[in-house]
Amino acid sequence: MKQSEVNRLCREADECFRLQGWILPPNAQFAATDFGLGDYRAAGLVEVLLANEPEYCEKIMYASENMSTPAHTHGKKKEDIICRSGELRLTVWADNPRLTPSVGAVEVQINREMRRLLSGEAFFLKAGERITLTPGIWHEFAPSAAGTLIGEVSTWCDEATDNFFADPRVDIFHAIEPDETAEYGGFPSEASS
Ligand SMILES: O=C[C@@H](O)[C@@H](O)[C@H](O)CO
Repeated sequence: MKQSEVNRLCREADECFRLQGWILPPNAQFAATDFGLGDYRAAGLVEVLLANEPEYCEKIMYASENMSTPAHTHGKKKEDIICRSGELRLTVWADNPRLTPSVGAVEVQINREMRRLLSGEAFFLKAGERITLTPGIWHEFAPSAAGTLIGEVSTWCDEATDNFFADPRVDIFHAIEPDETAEYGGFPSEASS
């Protein structure tokens, strides 16, 4: 990902936070990634880590319409993914979608009610809605509307060892190509509290 793309995407995120009335703490640290796949409009994310303690973590994230966070799971992290504004398209799978066909169903809580979702079938969260993902549930998401902010409330987040992506090419810590002055940065190797 080029530094110019990091700067552009983080400025876009900052504008969305402003328009949606999401007030950030002083010195908020923006982190952008294209997941190392080279096309941030297809797969990309801006993350602002708000807290990361042994017991809990909170983030607010931005992606533009149809910009996806590719299919992945966590070994330890339990997380709520929350549509804070706009609309979010999600897909969940019981197993790695790259290795197994999308069969069967996944039991998840949506808005604190247990639901049975078909593996591989997209569904939508509207503003204010959330899904609770337990370790081992594979998931992918992307905004399906402009102005979408994505919240995350979870247990401790360790980006370096607890993200398992279906696509083995994914690298959220890819080096940023310095093509202009850095206004923002990439993903921290380990989210620190
Ligand atoms: O589901 C998405 C989350 O786990 C993110 O916090 C993670 O950083 C994706 O790379």
